[in-house]
Amino acid sequence: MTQPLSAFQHLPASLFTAAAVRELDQRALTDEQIPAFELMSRAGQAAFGCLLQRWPTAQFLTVLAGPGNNGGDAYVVAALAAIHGLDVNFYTLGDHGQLSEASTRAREMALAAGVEVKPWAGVLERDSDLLVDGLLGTGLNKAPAGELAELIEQINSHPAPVLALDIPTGLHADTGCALEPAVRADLTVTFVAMKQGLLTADGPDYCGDIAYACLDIRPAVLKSMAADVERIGYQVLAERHEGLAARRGNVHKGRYGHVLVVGGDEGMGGAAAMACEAAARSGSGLVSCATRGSHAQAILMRRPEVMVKPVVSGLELLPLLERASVLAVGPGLGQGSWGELLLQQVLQSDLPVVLDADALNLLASPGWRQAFGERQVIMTPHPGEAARLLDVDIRTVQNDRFAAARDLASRYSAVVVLKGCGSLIAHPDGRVALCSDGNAGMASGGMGDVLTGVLAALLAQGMDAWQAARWGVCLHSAAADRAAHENGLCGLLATDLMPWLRRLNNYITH
Ligand SMILES: NC(=O)C1=CN([C@@H]2O[C@H](COP(=O)(O)OP(=O)(O)OC[C@H]3O[C@@H](n4cnc5c(N)ncnc54)[C@H](O)[C@@H]3O)[C@@H](O)[C@H]2O)[C@@H](O)CC1
Ligand SMILES: [K+]
Repeated sequence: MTQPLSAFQHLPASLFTAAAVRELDQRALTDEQIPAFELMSRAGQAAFGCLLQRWPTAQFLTVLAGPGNNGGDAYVVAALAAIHGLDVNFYTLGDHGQLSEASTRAREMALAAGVEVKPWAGVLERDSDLLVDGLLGTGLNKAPAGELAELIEQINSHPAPVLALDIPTGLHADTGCALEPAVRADLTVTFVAMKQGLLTADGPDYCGDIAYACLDIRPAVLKSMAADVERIGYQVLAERHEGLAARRGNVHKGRYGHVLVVGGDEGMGGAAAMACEAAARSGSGLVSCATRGSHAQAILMRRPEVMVKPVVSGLELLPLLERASVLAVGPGLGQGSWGELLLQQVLQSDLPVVLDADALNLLASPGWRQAFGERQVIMTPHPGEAARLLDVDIRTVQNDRFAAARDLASRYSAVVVLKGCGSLIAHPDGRVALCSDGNAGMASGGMGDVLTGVLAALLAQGMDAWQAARWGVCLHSAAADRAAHENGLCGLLATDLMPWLRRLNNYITH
């Protein structure tokens, strides 16, 4: 299956931490006078509505309820299912003698509807059509263990699809990390506000499809809290951007900037070539490439529009730096002395720059770390590069991608694009955007080089680093989604994005 363009575009743009969602719940309670049980009932109704829509023929439901309010939602779903004439197996896990007042009322509602409430006895029947996960929600505070872990394993190996209430059990709402074992859902119906962890790291894999239910809380209440993270996607491209130089009639190529790509050590010429082509296809007026002489010919054959200059030293880079308006440094740069000399020269310039790949690896070495201050800089690490830049292991980065991206942006005083599922764009002032587009086909060589070229071209056309990173990540993801939509995820090549970069940058979407 290919992922359609903008799979998550219908979701709200504001993403929140679990603590912020709790605060919103509280405001709904106090400002809107919506009692907790009323909210819980609305949550259960919304989830049951999605259930009927997605699985209209399901007859045998197994509903699993934990001891918190997520379990309360499960009681409501079970009650509605029973009233609707479905067969419901209802199992509880944990201590249901200490339920909240709202969950107690939900339990009474289920009992009144004829649901037989039983503690889970260790075996999940195989004949269910659908499993409903109301075990844990945003209250998750440690990795599931013991019988909860056992139950999750059984859910995941069960043939029936899974509907998760609010968030799959075991998925951390703030980080998107699956604290294994975690429930792998087919559909997650999330309540009140979007949790930031649903859309990055493990989030999309564990949530499956996501439906959002605001529970009729007034928009004013939802807007009364600043979002922790802004979700962005393909629609960003529809904002004809004030930062992007208008394409008027009476213009010349100099108006749209001059990107100089620096990279392509021996054996890695393709990386520089792809960054160049992406920059040209994303609208840079001129593109030059400082690279090894051995593949100058090949780059010219592929894209004669690129001005290719073989360089062997940093000094040879100087005249090129004088002519360029933006630098894209790192694709195929290598970490040898050639790459080091070029990067040293680049770091002395004050031109806007995109730093990627080996430029980041070199920058992570002792003695190279620096903060960029006022210079317009975009760093585009994948988690491995981010880990080196932060001097931690990859797991630490992936365990909290939001923290890693913010930390990098503040340490290096640069806009940071932390790549990976749900790419994050962090500003040194603490703002973070999450791109919810893109697909797993992008996990292939050269995608990062293309992104570097895209970002450099946008800087060259007048955007600042933050604007270029937001727009560029969305353009790149949208191009990859479009390319994957045609022929599938597997085998998607970085160069497949090129025609789509051009089309989508011109907002031609079909
Ligand atoms: N507060 C509200 O007004 C609303 C809350 N709603 C639901 O309430 C949920 C949040 O409820 P809660 O804060 O009660 O949290 P949970 O229902 O997620 O559960 C918290 C309970 O589980 C325990 N727990 C956490 N991690 C555990 C682990 N790994 N193993 C075993 N036990 C663990 C905690 O100690 C606590 O007792 C939301 O996710 C949502 O489903 C919805 O009903 C909508 C309205
Ligand atoms: K859940």
